[in-house]
Amino acid sequence: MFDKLKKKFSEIFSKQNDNNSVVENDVSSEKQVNEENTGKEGNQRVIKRSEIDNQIMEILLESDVSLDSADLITEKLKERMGKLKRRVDFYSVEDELKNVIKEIISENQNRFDILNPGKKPYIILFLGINGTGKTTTIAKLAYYLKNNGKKVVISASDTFRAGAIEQISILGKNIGVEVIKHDFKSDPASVAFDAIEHARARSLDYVLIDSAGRMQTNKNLLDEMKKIKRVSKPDLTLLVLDAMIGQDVIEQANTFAREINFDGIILTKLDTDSKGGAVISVSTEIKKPILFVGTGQNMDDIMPFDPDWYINKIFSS
Ligand SMILES: Nc1nc2c(ncn2[C@@H]2O[C@H](COP(=O)(O)OP(=O)(O)OP(=O)(O)O)[C@@H](O)[C@H]2O)c(=O)[nH]1
Repeated sequence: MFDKLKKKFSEIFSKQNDNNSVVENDVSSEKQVNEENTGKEGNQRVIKRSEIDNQIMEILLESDVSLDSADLITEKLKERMGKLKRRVDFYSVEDELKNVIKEIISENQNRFDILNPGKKPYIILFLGINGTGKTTTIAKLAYYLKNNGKKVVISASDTFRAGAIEQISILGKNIGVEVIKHDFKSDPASVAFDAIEHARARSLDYVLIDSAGRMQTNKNLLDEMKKIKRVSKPDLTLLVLDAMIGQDVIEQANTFAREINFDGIILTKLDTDSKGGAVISVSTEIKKPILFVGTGQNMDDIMPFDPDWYINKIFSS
């Protein structure tokens, strides 16, 4: 997970830290510290700050961080570094970079606790184009809620794709969560309505509503989603995005946002995301909280998104 980003950051920081190099603002070229009579022992290498900035920018762009996000990171880093001494070690640059990335990925996170939403049944609608892992994610989240002592029902409202009802039914059976379903091609909003009634009658805690999401440009399906939303009046609408598609998640999310409002994001398949930048691009460009991340194909491969966890994954020290 995020191996490439981690490796590249480590190439800048670990190596230089081992070499005992220092970073200096406003030097025009590399030179020896002892030439400047700093009193330090040995031949420390002095490296220009701008050189490091360029390397960081390059790494971010190669790692699927969008240009705007990469600009934001380097600008904020400049600001922070400007407040430090003129000459600092690499650990300081690494620390400031960690702080900057943490700050920007935390900016849209909120303190919402999905386990204590304050309403029953709490209705969550899931959106996302096919293949992002939406159906699997719904089952994973149902499993997560169930393991936390919550009573859950799933609405099989993807009635468009042949096999979707069966897929969610099998997953529901495997995790011991009931799935409310109608026939293939039936009205998805009416399935959601029934699932909500079912939850109310049994005093269940959550209704998780699947939806058909073939293409974000398919008008019929968008109208269908809007209808599910109108009828089910969800307390939370989550867009499921696949981290593997890198920066394209931004366009996908923006296209959805233009049609249908959503409150937060679940980013799936982080385990297959070697580049690692999707988290940063999503956080800075979509401006919605990332509530959960998917980290594998098993039912327990889901976790609430934690910025510190991400920072620890992309930096080796
Ligand atoms: N590696 C990995 N695979 C995942 C993750 N989440 C989902 N998948 C896989 O992604 C594939 C697609 O998942 P689905 O849940 O069928 O996707 P969907 O978005 O519901 O797609 P449709 O049902 O076709 O609309 C499946 O093989 C899942 O096992 C994840 O976090 N990591």
